[in-house]
Amino acid sequence: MNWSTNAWEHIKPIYNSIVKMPFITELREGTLPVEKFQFYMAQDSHYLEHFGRSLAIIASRIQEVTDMLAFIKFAEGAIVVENALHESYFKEFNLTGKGNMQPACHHYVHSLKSTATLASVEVAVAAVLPCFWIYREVGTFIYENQNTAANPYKKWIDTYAGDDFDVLVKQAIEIADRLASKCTTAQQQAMTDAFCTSSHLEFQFWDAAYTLRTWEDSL
Ligand SMILES: Cc1ncc(CN)c(N)n1
Repeated sequence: MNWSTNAWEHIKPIYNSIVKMPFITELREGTLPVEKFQFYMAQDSHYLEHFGRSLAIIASRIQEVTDMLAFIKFAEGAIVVENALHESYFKEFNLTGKGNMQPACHHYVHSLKSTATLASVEVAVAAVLPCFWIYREVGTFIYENQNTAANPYKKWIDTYAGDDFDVLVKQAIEIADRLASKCTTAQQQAMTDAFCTSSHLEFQFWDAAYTLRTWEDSL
């Protein structure tokens, strides 16, 4: 079994919980309250900037030049393509600014940036993989289980269920598997641990948007 198949088996319970989250169910049905989507979009704008930075750090550290180019392209995709989606939603939902970064986003981006900087490069690649893979799976799950044609969140769904995103996801998985194939069992386990941590943080990110969780809530 290759590394990614095994890693996905590890996070299956997290993924199964994600697709049952109220945020995802209501996104699929088009009934998600706008204020929850606005919170998500604003936090995700912060997230994408730092996700892009993490990808650029990995690009500078990865050995193969072709992989470096792939990570540069991933970083550009996060900032240019995904953020454009956000900007169109910002206009549509009259969002004026992103506001402060809130706890779930803060936790996730700092986890990604410290892993990208301080962990081995294969662990760093594993840490960013859920950001690709879980989004493709969730996007595809929603796309295939839609019950309305007039969903205000259609652009989001189409982006992550689309062919362009799928190409990037396949490329990221292929790189992770190739790096893993040259690793010891202990190094592969460290990759799986990083993959699981980021998967948990994906869950937390959606949960925080649904509950509108801010720093002030814990005062
Ligand atoms: C939190 C999060 N994770 C992943 C993605 C998809 N790159 C995203 N837009 N936001």
